[in-house]
Parts: sequence; structure tokens; C-alpha cells
Amino acid sequence: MVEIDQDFIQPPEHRPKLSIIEAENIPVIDLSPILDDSNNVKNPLVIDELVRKIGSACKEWGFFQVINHGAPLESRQRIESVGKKFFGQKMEEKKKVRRDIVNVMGYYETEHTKNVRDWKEVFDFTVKESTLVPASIDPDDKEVTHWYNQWPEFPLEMRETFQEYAQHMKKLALKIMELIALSLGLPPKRFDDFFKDETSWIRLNHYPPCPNPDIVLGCGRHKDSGALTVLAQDEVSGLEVRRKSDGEWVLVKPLPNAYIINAGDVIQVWSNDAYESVEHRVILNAEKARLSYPFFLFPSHYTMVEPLKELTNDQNPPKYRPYNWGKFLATRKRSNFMKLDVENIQIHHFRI
Ligand SMILES: O=C(O)CCC(=O)C(=O)O
Ligand SMILES: [Fe+2]
Repeated sequence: MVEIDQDFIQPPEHRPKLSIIEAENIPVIDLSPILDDSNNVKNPLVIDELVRKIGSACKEWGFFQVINHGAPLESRQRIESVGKKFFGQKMEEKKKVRRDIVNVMGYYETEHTKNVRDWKEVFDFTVKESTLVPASIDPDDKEVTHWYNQWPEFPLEMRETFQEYAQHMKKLALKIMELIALSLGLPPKRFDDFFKDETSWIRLNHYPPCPNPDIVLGCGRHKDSGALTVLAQDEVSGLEVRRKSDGEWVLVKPLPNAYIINAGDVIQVWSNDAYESVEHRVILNAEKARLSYPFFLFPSHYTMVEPLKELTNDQNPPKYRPYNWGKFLATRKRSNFMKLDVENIQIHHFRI
């Protein structure tokens, strides 16, 4: 057995199970009824059925896959191939765009989730080339700053390829937000204003083969903190979702050209717990590397995240106090650079 660094070793209760359960009935939703091609007459009954499916997937699973989503396959193939070229380089090249406390976007190889090191390397970039965020985590400090992307010299086409892909993901994410709004009985564009100065970003996760996939994870259990995640995975499986019905970890089987969608903590708060953000993690493979690339739809930094007025009343009072998205995000980013003894900031800290 190869000796691996202690930092990677998961406590026994969080290690992968020996018998993997493949998720049989994680919903697969066909988005063709809302594709923008002119031949497609938008039939209200078909749209109602789609909205109903999205609502029940959000309630029962918190995760679903979409097919016929309109995002071009070529753009996905390009980001995947350029991403593989980037990670295939020597460490000294990748470290030229390594993230630090000032430049929080770029390459990183020592991600930790819940204080255990993940077996992966990542490359992060924001959808907007400069993203407005709070300058500090101090709640009284109103100063703002920008996050800028760090693009490597090689692969030369990385910037253009990644930015183009980001635009497709943004479009798809906002379409799904419309369906989610409808499923909650809200006007379809109800969420749009929250994303005017979005802080959305994309991460490329590269999980090398691991000699000890029984005690190490590619990404430890966590929930996504934003509104919505649109995740692409290559043909190697690894994503496990905690099934709401029984708490079991189940593997999400890769479907070619499908996207995996999950509601994040912000939707949980907006919907006052109608739609819960679900825990997930990544298991590893001893032979094969895996690439995944989630798009995280995040609101503008000045958004006060709180249960929507339309979804609360005397019988269903707000379950969360409002919190400032930018300060939440800045606090999360800061904790990436120091090992904390306390838990990272979480929405349950705002629970009433
Ligand atoms: O690699 C995956 O499938 C999931 C990664 C993930 O959950 C994340 O980056 O937040
Ligand atoms: Fe995640």
C-alpha cells in the first residue's frame, strides 16, 4: 500500500461504503419544452407538467439531471479538453496562477472540506471578469473590492473557451430558476434581480486516481452555498448524493451530455425550507482520473438573503434571519486560507 499523507484520511464514519448504491430514480428532466427554437410551440400544459416535475424533484431529491437543455455540446467538449490540458501540465506551470488570499480565483491543490484534505486540484474563475465583493468580512465595513480572474499563458485558448462556456451555463441556470420560481407559485422572473451583479463562478475539479479510495474522498461531504449548481461530470462516476428518503449515499450515474442540478442553501432560505440543499461528496477511483465542472449561480454581493415574503405567513413564519450574501461569501473564502477550529459559516447560523 502506498503511504499517503494523514491530512487526506477521512474519519471512519465518513469513508465511502464498500457497496456502492447507484441512484436508480434520481429524476431526469427533459427541458425541450422550453428550448428557444421557433418550431417549438410552447404548450402551457406541457410547461405545467415540466414545472410540476421540477418542483417534486426539488422537494424529494434536491438533485436532478436535465437533458435537451439547449447548452451546446461543443462548448462542453472544449472546456473539458482544455481543462485536461491545463491540469496535465507541470506543477510549476499551474502554480503560476495559484490562488492566494488576494487573488482568490485560479489554481489550487490543497482544498480542504470540513478540515480534511480533498484528493483533487481545482481551477476557479468568475463569470464576470471582475466581480464586485465586500473588501472585508467586517459587517460594518461597506467598502467593496473586485475579484479578478487569473488566466494562464497555456493553454492559450483557456480564457476564451471558459468564458464562452460560462455564458451558456448562466443562461441555463437562469432558465431553471424560472421553472423553480413557477414551481413555488412565483412569477417566472422573480429571482432575476438578485443576479444583476452576480458573483457566480465556475470550478474545474480534477480528481487524479487515488491509491486509497476506501479512506480518502475527492471532495468531502458538503452542501453548495449558492442558489443553484449546474454540474457537468465526465464519463467517470464519483458524485454521491445523500438520499433524502433514507439518508443513504447514492452514486449519480453519468448520463452523456446531461447536467446535474442541485438547489443550494440560498434557495433553501428563499423558499423557507420548502426546497432543501442536499449534502453530496465525491468518491475516488484507483485507476481513473475524473473531471467535473460545476457552475455556481451566486447572487449580487449586496443581496440580503431571507425567506421570500410571498412564501411566508403567520402559519409559516420565516425560519431564517436575513444575511448579507457578500459577507457570507467573503467569510467562506477567507476560511479557505486558514485552518479553523470552528465550523465554517453556514445558513443554520441564521436559523431563527
Ligand atoms: O465533482 C463533483 O461531482 C462534485 C463537486 C462538488 O460538489 C463541488 O465542487 O461543489
Ligand atoms: Fe458541491
